[in-house]
Amino acid sequence: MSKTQSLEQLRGEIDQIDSNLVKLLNQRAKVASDVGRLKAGQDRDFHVPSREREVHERVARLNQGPLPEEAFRSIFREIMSACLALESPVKVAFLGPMATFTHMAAMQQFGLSAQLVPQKSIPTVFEEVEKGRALYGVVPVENSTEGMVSHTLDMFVESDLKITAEVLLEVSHDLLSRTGRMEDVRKVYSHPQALAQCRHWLEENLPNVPLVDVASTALAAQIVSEDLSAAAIAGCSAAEHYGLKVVRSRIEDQVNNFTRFIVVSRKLAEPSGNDKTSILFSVKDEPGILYRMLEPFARRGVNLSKIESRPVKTKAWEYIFFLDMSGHVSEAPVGEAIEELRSFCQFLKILGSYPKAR
Ligand SMILES: O=C(O)C(=O)C[C@]1(C(=O)O)C=C[C@@H](O)C=C1
Repeated sequence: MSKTQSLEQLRGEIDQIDSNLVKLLNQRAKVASDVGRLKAGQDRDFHVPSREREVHERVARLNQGPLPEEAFRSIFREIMSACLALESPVKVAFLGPMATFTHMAAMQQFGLSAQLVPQKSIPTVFEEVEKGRALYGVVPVENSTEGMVSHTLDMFVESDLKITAEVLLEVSHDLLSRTGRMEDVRKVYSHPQALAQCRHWLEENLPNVPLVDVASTALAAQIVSEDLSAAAIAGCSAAEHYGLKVVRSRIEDQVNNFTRFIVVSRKLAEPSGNDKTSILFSVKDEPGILYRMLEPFARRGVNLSKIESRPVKTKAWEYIFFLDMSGHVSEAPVGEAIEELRSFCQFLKILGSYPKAR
């Protein structure tokens, strides 16, 4: 930049670049529409995650800064989401209502041009995908401070849907209200987990204010949008959605609070080169079985990242296990270890192989 350039001149330069970007983006959109017509004629999937990955990787290689890779990732996620919407919008069911953390995870995964449809419960998210009314479903599966979401794990016992992606989201809570003033807060609404995660902050800053449990952080925001003397604990997107102001931001007691969401669909995802596989199984109740079920993985050097057990609902003291491991089921060590485990299981189901979250 030379010293003589004025603000007007620099803005003029930005305008010129933006004009080119608009032209180029519309050129890209036209080509994507052609791709869409071609695919319709050949009965192919419109949404192709492996191609999107290729585009992101190529862009990252081309990028020489100063913009960071993450900035290009979000920009190209939106570009491809908008291009795909011209071909055929992707319909995604998620655990609602609008502005929940699951909604944020769905937006992060599919971009703002996807058709995101809120559902009342985890089973209805699964049902929408099973019946083909949505291509994907997004549900929470695990929180770094509260543990597993057992409703989601239990769904896989009956459902044949596959996990095709995982999304990690940092969960941060804000205190929101109509007026944005601390002194107006006479009552605080939120989901019990969010209230628990902000307990110390609430004791210190709003000691005698009643706390009210509701079904979701987004519902709390909705209630508060009609009550001047109440506040909600919710994510920042709820403020925007329900027209609320931030009284205080990031009021959670523990920083680094992450929630893991999964994306389910009717198809297995293709290998991406850095995948994870999840399985579900039950074994006979006999001595040494816990050792034997893990041994095929250890022998082949397959890295197990998680093991969870859940009681079998119909039989007291019997358990099913959920296992996460590194690698794709189509890779020999993973596939072979799973088949060896299958030989002494009562049942075993592959829940999916999917790219590890970034
Ligand atoms: O290459 C394709 O198959 C496209 O449909 C184009 C495009 C893109 O915008 O680059 C859009 C959606 C797909 O999920 C992948 C890529």
